Amino acid sequence: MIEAKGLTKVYGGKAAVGGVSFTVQAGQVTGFLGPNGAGKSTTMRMVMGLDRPTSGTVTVNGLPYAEHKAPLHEVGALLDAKAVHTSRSAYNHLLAMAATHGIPKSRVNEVIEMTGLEAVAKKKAGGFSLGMGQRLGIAAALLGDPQTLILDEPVNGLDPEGVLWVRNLVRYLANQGKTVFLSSHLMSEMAQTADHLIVIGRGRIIADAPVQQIIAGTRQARTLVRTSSASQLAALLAGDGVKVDQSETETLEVTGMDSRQIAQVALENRVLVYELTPQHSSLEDAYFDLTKDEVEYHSHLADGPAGEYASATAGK
Ligand SMILES: Nc1ncnc2c1ncn2[C@@H]1O[C@H](COP(=O)(O)OP(=O)(O)OP(=O)(O)O)[C@@H](O)[C@H]1O
Repeated sequence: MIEAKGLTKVYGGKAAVGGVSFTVQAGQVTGFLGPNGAGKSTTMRMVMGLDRPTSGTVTVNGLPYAEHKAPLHEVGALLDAKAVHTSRSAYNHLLAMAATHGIPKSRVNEVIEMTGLEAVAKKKAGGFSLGMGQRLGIAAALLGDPQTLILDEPVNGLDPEGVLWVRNLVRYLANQGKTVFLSSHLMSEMAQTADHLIVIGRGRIIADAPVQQIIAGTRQARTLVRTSSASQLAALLAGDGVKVDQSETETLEVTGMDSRQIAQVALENRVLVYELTPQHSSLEDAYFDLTKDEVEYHSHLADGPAGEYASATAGK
């Protein structure tokens, strides 16, 4: 479990992380989502004791990172895949790490197998592709069989098979009761991988809830209605809290009323409806809604959600 209380990091008078409090629970995958510069990496670095908080506290499994006697067994992290690039072979890199932490050689072979690095384990890690580097970084994070795993953008640079592998791995670890905290700018990926989301914007937590709740809660449910009497039905439905848009001659988009209520009004007024389709908002929609005021680097090239998305994820 990771617990942050009032965690703050100020750089040059500006709060990169501004007093965030959250708990990352064991036994589930928690996604950490936010636009560029939102404070994800800074938060993760503070969890790992690599950045000292300006104020506030953060503990992993009950203690600050630095106070753990065997930290590799408590928490493993992939913070910067490039940091593991080395002139040593992947195998020797992991072996050296294991030796300095009292971890048996057999565990090195285990993590190499878990991360699919068998074929390249004896090659120099410095020559690895980004994807292979990510796998090696994850292997290093898993070395101490830690209770808590922190992965900063773990699918960055991975091919689709690699993305699926990360998804299955974190699911497997969470099912074993481990705490898994991973950041990603890929909202669609998070929707499929995470159980719970913490969304951060400009150093502040803007959502902390199960994925499904975030998707359901941010946008009001919309229903697509096809009817032979669109104008008549629109007039009947419109009212307090109900918005009706007529996109085509026989098509309405209704917000603020669910399908059953719409069907009821149509029935009572003998209006023929031949399609009623609830429109589910995606995590991406939810993310645009949540972060639209929190994006630090706005693009002025495009308006609307697509433009915000482009600026929110630029440079990833
Ligand atoms: N060492 C540093 N010195 C000064 N400012 C920093 C430093 N590290 C981060 N920042 C600033 O803190 C803010 C948060 O950065 P951080 O890297 O934590 O965000 P992030 O959410 O991980 O973004 P990204 O996805 O772009 O990596 C940014 O405004 C960044 O410029």
